[in-house]
Amino acid sequence: MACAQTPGAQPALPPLPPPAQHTPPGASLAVMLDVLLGGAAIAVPQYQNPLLAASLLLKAIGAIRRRRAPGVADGDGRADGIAPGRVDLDWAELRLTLTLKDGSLKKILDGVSGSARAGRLLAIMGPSGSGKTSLLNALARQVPKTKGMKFTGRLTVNGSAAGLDGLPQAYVQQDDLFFSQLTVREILTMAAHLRLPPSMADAAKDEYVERLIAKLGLSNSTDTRVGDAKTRGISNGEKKRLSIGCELIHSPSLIFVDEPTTGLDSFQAEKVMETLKDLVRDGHTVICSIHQPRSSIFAMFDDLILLCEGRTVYSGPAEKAIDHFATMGLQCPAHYNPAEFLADQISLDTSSDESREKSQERINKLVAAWREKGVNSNNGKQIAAPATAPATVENGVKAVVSNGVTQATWLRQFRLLFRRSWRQAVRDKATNATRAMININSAIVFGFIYFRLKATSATVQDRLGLLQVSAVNTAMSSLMKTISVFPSEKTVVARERAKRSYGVLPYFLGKLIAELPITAAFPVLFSAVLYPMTGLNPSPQRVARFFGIVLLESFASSAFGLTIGSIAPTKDAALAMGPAMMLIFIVFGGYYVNAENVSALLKWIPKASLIQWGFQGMCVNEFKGAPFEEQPGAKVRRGAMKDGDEVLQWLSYDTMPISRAVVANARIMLFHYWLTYNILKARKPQFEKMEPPPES
Ligand SMILES: Nc1ncnc2c1ncn2[C@@H]1O[C@H](COP(=O)(O)OP(=O)(O)OP(=O)(O)O)[C@@H](O)[C@H]1O
Repeated sequence: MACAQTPGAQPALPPLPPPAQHTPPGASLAVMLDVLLGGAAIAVPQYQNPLLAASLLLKAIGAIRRRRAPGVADGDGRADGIAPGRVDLDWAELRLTLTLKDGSLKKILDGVSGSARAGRLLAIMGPSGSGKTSLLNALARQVPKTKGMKFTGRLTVNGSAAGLDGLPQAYVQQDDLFFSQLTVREILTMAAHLRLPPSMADAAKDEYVERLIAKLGLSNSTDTRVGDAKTRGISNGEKKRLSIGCELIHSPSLIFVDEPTTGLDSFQAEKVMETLKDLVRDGHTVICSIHQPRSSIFAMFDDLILLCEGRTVYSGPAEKAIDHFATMGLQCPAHYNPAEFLADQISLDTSSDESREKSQERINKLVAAWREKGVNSNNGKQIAAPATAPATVENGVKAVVSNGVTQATWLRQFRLLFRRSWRQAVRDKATNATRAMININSAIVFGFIYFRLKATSATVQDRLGLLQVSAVNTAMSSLMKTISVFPSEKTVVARERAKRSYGVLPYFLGKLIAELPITAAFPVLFSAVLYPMTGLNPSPQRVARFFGIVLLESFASSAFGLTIGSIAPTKDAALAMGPAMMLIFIVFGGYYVNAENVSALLKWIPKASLIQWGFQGMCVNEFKGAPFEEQPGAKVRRGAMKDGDEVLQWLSYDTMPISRAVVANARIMLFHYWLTYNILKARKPQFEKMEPPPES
C-alpha cells in the first residue's frame, strides 16, 4: 500500500507521448535522421512546453537507437543497428571497504545486492553519507582509486560478467562541469563531433544536435552561454539537462545519474526526472541516486533501493517499499510523502542520545530484516522486481552506434579543442577587461614611481629596481592568470578524458595555441604603458627586445602556472602554491642575491628562476654599450658607475649575451609545457578494480 500523495503536491504531469514504434534493425542512418527531422516538424510547436519537450527526448534517442544509418558502414564495427540493446544489470555482495590510517576498517558498502532492468527507473535513496554515490560508482565501475580501498563483488550484464566489456554506459555526475563561455549548442555540437562516427556527415551531426536541444527542452537557451559565478548563464536545471544531453550523444544502454535533482527547484527537478523517465520508457536502463524526492518524483520510480550506512534496507518495486515497512510495524501516515516517510525511517536522529540510540536500533532492525529476507529468498542476492520490458525494447544485446570513445581523427580533435579554448579565452570579457585594467594600472603606478629616468649614473639603482619590478610583475600576473583558471579546467578535462572523448595532446596543443594571443596581450599592454613613461633606453631595437623579453618571460611563467595547476588538487591549493614558489624565484631573481655567491646546493634555483633570466635579459638590453649622460654641475658620487657596461660588470652580467637569457627562458617554458603534458597524461582518472567476493 502506497501512501497517498501529499496535499498540495504538483499537479499531474501531462501525459507523455507513446514510445516510438519499434522498427526492425537494418534500417539506415538516413532513415533514422529522416525520422528525427520529420518528427521534429510535428513536434516543434510543442517544444514551447518544456515538460513535453523534455519528454520527447525519448523519441529522438529512441529513433537513433533503433535504426541504422546508410552512412554508417557495417565495416566500421557497428553492424546491424545503431542502438545499444536491452541491458539488465545485476550485482551481488558489493563491498567497498577503506582501511583508515589508524588501521580501522570503514565499510562504505557492506554487501549490497540488487538489480536494474531495462525500461525501469531505479532510484537509490538514503540519507547523506549512506553510500548512494559509492554504489553508483561501484555499478559504473568508476570507484576512484584510493589508498586502502578494497572493492569486491559480482556484477553481470544480461547474466554475463563478460557483458561489462565495452558496455556503452553514461555517468551523469552530480556537479555539472562545462567550459563556461560556450553556449548550449556549441557544447553539444562538440560532443557530437567528437563522439559520433566519422562516417556520419557533419551536417547530419549538426541536425542531430538541433533535435537533441529541442527535445531536451533547451531550445530557448540554445545560444546562451553556460555561465559561471561571474556571468549569469543557463539555469541549474538547464545545466543538468545539458549534462544529460552530453552523455546521451552516443546513446548509451546504461545511464547512471548522481543526484539529478540536487540544487534544483521543484519545477526544474521534475523536468529533469521526466527526461530520465522518458529514457527509461525507451528501454534505457537508468539508475539514479536521490536524496529525498517530493512525492510526484517518487511516483516516477519503478524500483527502489534504500541504503543506510552502506547497507541495504530495501530493494524492490518502489510501490511495495511502504508495504515492506508496514510489515515491520512502521506505518506510513495517510497523506504523507512516502519518500519522506522512508527517509525518516532510515535516518539517524542525532538530536539527543536517546533518539540516536532509538533510531540506530530501528535501522539495525531494518537492515537485519532485509538481510533475513534476502537470504531466505535469493541466497543473499536481493533482486529487484522482475522487469517487464517495454514494447519498444528489443530483446538481446545489439550492436551500438558508439561506445562514447572519440571517433574523431587527431586533427579533428585538435581543431575542435582549439576552437573551444579560443572561445573560452576571448569571450570572457569581464575577466579580460579586469586583467587589462590591472596591467595598465600597475604600469601607470610604476611609471610614476620611476618617471622619466635619465640615463645617468645616479639613476642606476632606479633603473635596476624598475627592471626587477617589471620582471616580477610580468611573472606574477601571468602566473595568477593561469592558476586561477587551469585547475578548474583540468577537472572538466579529466572528466572528459575518463570518457575517452579526446587525447591529451590535441587538447593541450589546442589550448596553448588558442591562448597565445591573450597570454601575449597583457604583458604587451603593461610594457607599452610603462616603457615610454619611465624613459628606459629609447633605441627602437632595445624597445623591441624589451617587449620580446617580457613576452617570453610571460609565456614561461604561464607554463610554470600550468605545472602548478596540474599538480595542485584544487584551485585554492594552486593559489597557495604558485605565489609561494614564485617568491623563491623572486629572491633569486638577480636583484637581491648574486647567483655567483649562492651555495652549491642552491645554484639551480637562479637557473630555474624565470624572473632571474627575464631581469638579466632586460639589464643587458638596457645597459650593454650604453653610455651615461654627462651631468654638468652634479656631484659625482663615490663609486658611481661611469657607463652601462660597468653596471653589468657589477651584476656579473657583463659576459652574458641577451640570447642566453632568451634561450634559458624558452627552455624553462618548454620544460614546463612538457612537464604539464606528462602530468596530465599520468593523472588519468584511475578506478579500483573489482575483485570477486572473498567466498567465491
Ligand atoms: N574515497 C573515499 N575516502 C574516504 N571516505 C569515503 C570515500 N568514498 C566514500 N567515502 C565515505 O563513504 C560514505 C558514503 O559516501 P557517499 O558519497 O557514497 O554517500 P552519499 O550517500 O552519496 O552521500 P551524499 O548524499 O551526501 O552525497 C561517506 O561517509 C564518505 O565519506
